[in-house]
Amino acid sequence: MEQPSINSHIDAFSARLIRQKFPTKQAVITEIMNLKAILHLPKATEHFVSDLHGEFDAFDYVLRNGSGSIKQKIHAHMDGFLTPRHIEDLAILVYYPEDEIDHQKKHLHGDVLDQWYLDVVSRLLTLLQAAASKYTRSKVRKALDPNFAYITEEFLYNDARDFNKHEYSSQLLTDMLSLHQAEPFIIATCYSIQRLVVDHLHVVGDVYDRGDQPDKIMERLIAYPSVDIQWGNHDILWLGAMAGSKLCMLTLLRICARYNNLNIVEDAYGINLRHLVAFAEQHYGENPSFCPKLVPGDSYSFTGEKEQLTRIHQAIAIMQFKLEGQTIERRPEFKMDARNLLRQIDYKQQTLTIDGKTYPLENTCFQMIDPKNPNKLTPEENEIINSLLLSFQNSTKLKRHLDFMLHKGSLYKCYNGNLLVHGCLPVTADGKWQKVVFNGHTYAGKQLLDFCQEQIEAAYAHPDQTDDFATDLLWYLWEGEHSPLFGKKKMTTFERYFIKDKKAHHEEKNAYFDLRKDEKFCQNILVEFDLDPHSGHIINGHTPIKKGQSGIMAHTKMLVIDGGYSKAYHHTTGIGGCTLLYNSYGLQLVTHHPFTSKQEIIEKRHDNLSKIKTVNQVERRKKVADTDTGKALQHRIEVLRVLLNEDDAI
Ligand SMILES: O=P(O)(O)OC[C@H]1O[C@](O)(COP(=O)(O)O)[C@@H](O)[C@@H]1O
Ligand SMILES: [Mn+2]
Repeated sequence: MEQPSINSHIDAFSARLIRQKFPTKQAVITEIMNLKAILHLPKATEHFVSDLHGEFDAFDYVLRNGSGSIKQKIHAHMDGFLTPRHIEDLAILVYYPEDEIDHQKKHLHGDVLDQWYLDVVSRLLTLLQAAASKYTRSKVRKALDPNFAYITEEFLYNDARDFNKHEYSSQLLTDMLSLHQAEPFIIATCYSIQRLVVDHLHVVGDVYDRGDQPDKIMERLIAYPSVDIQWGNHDILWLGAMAGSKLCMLTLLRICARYNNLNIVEDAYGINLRHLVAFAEQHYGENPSFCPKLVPGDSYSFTGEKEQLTRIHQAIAIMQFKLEGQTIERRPEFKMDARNLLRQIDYKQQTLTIDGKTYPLENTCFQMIDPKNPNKLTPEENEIINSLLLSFQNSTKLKRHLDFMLHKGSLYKCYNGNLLVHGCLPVTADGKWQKVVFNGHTYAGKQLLDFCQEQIEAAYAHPDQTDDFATDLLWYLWEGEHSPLFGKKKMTTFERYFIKDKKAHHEEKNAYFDLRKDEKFCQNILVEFDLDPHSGHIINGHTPIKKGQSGIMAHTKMLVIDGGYSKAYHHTTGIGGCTLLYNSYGLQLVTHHPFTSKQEIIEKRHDNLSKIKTVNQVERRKKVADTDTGKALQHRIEVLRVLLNEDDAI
């Protein structure tokens, strides 16, 4: 039978590259054997987190404990050999090795300390072996600290009880102590365990806003070996600012002022706010509606900061509302005329008419608004906004963070049969895809998301264009009625500042959020994204899960994992959020207790972990062959086979 040419599978360039990598027939055969064997390894663990909202310490803790995966591994391999107290101790050591060593050194000395080092080295090696057993040696090596890779491999792949190796292994351990290598070895091994227990991280949106350390989260993500991000509405604000949207920039600044977080902008990203501060001091005064929201544990850093923030908060909010009006007028296709609020105010009566209903306004601060032309910025406001945008776009650190966010991120992701999306798929009340018309074209369902994705990339590629359609669309994604990231009819920011009547604050959710409890509805979505409706799941963030509620919906088709990390929302959720694990046995939803502090965990000797609930258990343990990586490997094997056959034909 005639063999297909290699060119029917791959282009000539790729064929040349493969030939260079595997120049001999034996090399090709070895690679085929290697890849085929990998297909039979168990599926690696995926970890899903969402709505981190700047809470670095809580997020860092969830990464370190792998949402309970480390503890599960310890139980699986050491139950019966360690007492519950020693299991707890070992877990805390793996999470926070440096701090736990310091803690132990306060109590243990001399020979007792040396014995502790030896005990934990042996336990950690058992754990490392268990974590590494799912992977090839070459992958394990990449997860080891290069300083200790050789010696770790000696321990991992030799049996110390082997008569011939016994003295060899004990000499290694003796030297580890005498050469003061026990501590760095323990620390390195703990991080290798963390890295091997979870293979890939999905961040289902909203890294930014409300909490005060999003920059540290971004650094952590950049350093993480394997990660993807599905943008949340808050991330879009930051991407939007870098892409040139003044309105996105003002909105995120307003949120920073509201949560006493302007230090992120000033200190973490080096953006100068002096002109804005001076302007706010000059034109705005005290106003109870604009006092910053402090979360428990937060405090002001100088006397008068509260008053200063209250003024800045108003100055930004008013500029934001003016630019919203301008954008709405520039973009009739957004169909947001009803949100052009500054034009709907009766400035004499101090009332606002929305959807035919008139409300009295309180705590107003409209002194910089010209009632005849309310959306017009004053020259000074204009100047402030332009120079702020320049500083945003010129912040090297912010650019590095947002470039990473853009390149590792997307509006949605199909991964191993599941659909990951932060917010929703906008639908009509009867569950049909919501049709949205932009530039004369109608988009709905997956096409709407694909269109928005293209526009985000286009806007980011042209940061100098500040009021083109693509850049304006980034703001629409923040609060437009048919934005897949927002999923509500309107955002009532203005009403919450100035109208007392709570009914005016209501934000009606898209029908999606009720319909997603229905299995058939979820299956339709999976089909829309070319995923298997029977085995696939949809994973959402965005809507906090309250205590007593379940994030598992539609007979497990829908999994909602809003991290709920945000301290500002703990009083409503009562929990520290949910995360998800997907290992070779199936999916597990993890509910976390609110994170307190590293110190408390170490002092109280309790990791304060979280309830793990099995979502589904697969009938047959999943292998690499069942994953997207497996499919890619299978394709590589086919290509190599063709190469081999061509060689035979020569
Ligand atoms: O509680 P805050 O900070 O005022 O924010 C409320 C606003 O945030 C939103 O909930 C959007 O943010 P989330 O994506 O975090 O839910 C809006 O719907 C709402 O208007
Ligand atoms: Mn969100």
